[in-house]
Amino acid sequence: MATDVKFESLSPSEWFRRNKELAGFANPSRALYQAVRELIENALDATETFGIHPFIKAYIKYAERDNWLSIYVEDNGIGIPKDEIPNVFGRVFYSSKYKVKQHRGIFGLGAKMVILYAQSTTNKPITVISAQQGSDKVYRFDIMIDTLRNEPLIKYQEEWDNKYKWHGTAVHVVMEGDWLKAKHRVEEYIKRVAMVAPYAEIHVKEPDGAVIDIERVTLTLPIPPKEGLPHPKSVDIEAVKQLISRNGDSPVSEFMVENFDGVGEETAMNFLQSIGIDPGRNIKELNTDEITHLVTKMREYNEWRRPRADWLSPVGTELLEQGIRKTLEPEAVFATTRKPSSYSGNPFIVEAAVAWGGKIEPSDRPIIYRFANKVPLLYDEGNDVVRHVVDEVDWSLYKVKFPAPLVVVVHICSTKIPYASAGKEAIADVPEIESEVRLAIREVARRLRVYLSRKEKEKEAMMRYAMFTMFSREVASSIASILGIKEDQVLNKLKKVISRKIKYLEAIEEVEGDGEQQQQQGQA
Ligand SMILES: Nc1ncnc2c1ncn2[C@@H]1O[C@H](COP(=O)(O)OP(=O)(O)OP(=O)(O)O)[C@@H](O)[C@H]1O
Repeated sequence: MATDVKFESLSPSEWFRRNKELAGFANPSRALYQAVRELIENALDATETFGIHPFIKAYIKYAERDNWLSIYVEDNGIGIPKDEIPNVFGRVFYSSKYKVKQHRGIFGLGAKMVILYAQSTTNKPITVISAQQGSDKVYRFDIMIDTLRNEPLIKYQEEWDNKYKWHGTAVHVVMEGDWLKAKHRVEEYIKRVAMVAPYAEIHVKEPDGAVIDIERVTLTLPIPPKEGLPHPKSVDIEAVKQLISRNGDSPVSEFMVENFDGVGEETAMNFLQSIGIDPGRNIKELNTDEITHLVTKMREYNEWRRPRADWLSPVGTELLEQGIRKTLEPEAVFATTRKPSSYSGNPFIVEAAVAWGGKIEPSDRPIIYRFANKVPLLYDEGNDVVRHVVDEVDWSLYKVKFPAPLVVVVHICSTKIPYASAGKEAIADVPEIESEVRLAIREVARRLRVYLSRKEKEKEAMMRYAMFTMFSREVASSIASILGIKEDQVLNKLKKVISRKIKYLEAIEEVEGDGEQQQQQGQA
C-alpha cells in the first residue's frame, strides 16, 4: 500500500515567516538591527534617489514588555500612493524596485519581514503614515499580513488634511528585540551610513536616552541613478520570453535594439545573421527552439557594447573622502572611484579608500568597511569578496606594519549586487568584481605608501637634525676658541649648514625612493 503523504503549498509570506533567519531576522537582537536597517534603507531610497536631501528620524524605545521595542522611522521622501500602501507593506514580493536601476532595496521583502516579525512576536500591526509630494491628504494605515494568502490585512485606516504640506513616510512598529545586544550594531550601522551619505541628516534616539545626531556635511548629492535596460549578456530565456509577451510585435532586430542595452542596429543585424536568424522576422514567430538558440547566443556574443554605467550612482571620490574624514577622523585618507565594469551583463563600479592614523585604533589586520549600493554591510564579513581580497594583499609592500591604524573602505554599486543571501550582508565572489576590488585597493594603497614614506623621511630628517644640533654646541665652542670669535656666531652658521645638508640628503633620497617605488609598483 502506498504511503499516505500530504502535499501543500506555502505562500511567500508564510514561507518567510517560517524562515526568518534567511532574511536576517534570526533572533531578537539581529531582528532589531535588521528592522532598523530595512526602514532606514527605504527612507534613503525614497529621498536621495529622487534628489531629496535625506532627513531621517529614528526613535527606538522600550514598549509594554521588557523585551518589546517600539521603532519609529520617519523620512522626508517621495511618499507612497494611498492605494499602494497596503500592498507595499502587506504583500511579500511587492516592490517599486524590480527594475534595472541601482537601489538599496531589491527583493521587495524588507518592510514585510519587519511586519512578519512584529506580528509573530507581539501580535501588533505596523502603522504607516504617508503623503506624496503635493498631496492634500496624509494617509494612515495599520497593517498586518494574512500570511496564508500573502495579502495585507488593514486593521485601521484614517486620513487627514495635509496642512503643513508634509511629504514622506513614517513607520511605527512594536516587536520583540534585544536592545543591549543590538545597540553596538545599530550605532555602527548609522555611523557607516553617514560615511557614504555625508549629505544625509539622521537623528536617532535610543531606548537608554542616548542620541545620535548626524548632521550633513555637504549639500552635494550624488547624481541619482537612472533606470536602464537589461544587457543581452544578463538575461535568461524566461526573461526574454516575458519581454516578447509584453513588447514583442516587431522584427527581431528592432526588438533587440529597443529592449536591450548595448545593442545598436548594425550590431543587431550582424549578430542575428551570425546565428542564422532572419533579422526581419517578427519576434513573435520564433518557436521555442529558436528562442532558446537566440538567448544562448546572446549570452555568448562578445561584440555588444559594454553595459552602460552612467545609470549608476557611485558616491564619488570627494564625497567618500569627506564622509570618511567626518566619521573616522583619520590623519590621512585616499579614495578612488574606478571606471565602470560589468559582470554577466550587469554594470558595476567599485570605489575604495584607505584611511590611516588619527582616531583610528591600531589593529592586527585592516579594519574593513563594506558597502553595497551605499548600504553598510556589517555581518558575514568572512564570506564577502572584499575580505578575501584585503586578506590577500601583502601590506608590507605598502609600508604598513601591523598592528596599524588602517581602515579599508570598499563600495560596490550595481544594478544587481550579487548578494550571497536574502539578508543582503555579503557579496559573492564574482571574478570580475573581485578583480576590480583588487585594483581599487592597490591604487589607494600605493598612495598610502607614498604618504607613509614621506612621513618616514620627515621623521628621519628630524632625528638627524636633532642629533647634529646636539653636538653642534660643542663643535661651535671649540671652533670659536680656536678662531677667537663668538660661539653664537659659529653656532648659527653651523645650524644653517646642518639644515641645508639635511634638505640636500632628503632630495637625493626622494629621487632614489621614487625609483624604488616604481619597481615595487610593478610587483604590487
Ligand atoms: N519610506 C518609504 N518611502 C517610499 N516608499 C517606500 C518606503 N518604504 C517602502 N516603500 C515602498 O515599498 C516597497 C517595498 O519595500 P520593501 O522594503 O518591502 O522592499 P524593497 O525595498 O523594494 O526591497 P528589499 O527587500 O531588498 O529591501 C519599496 O519598493 C518602495 O516602493
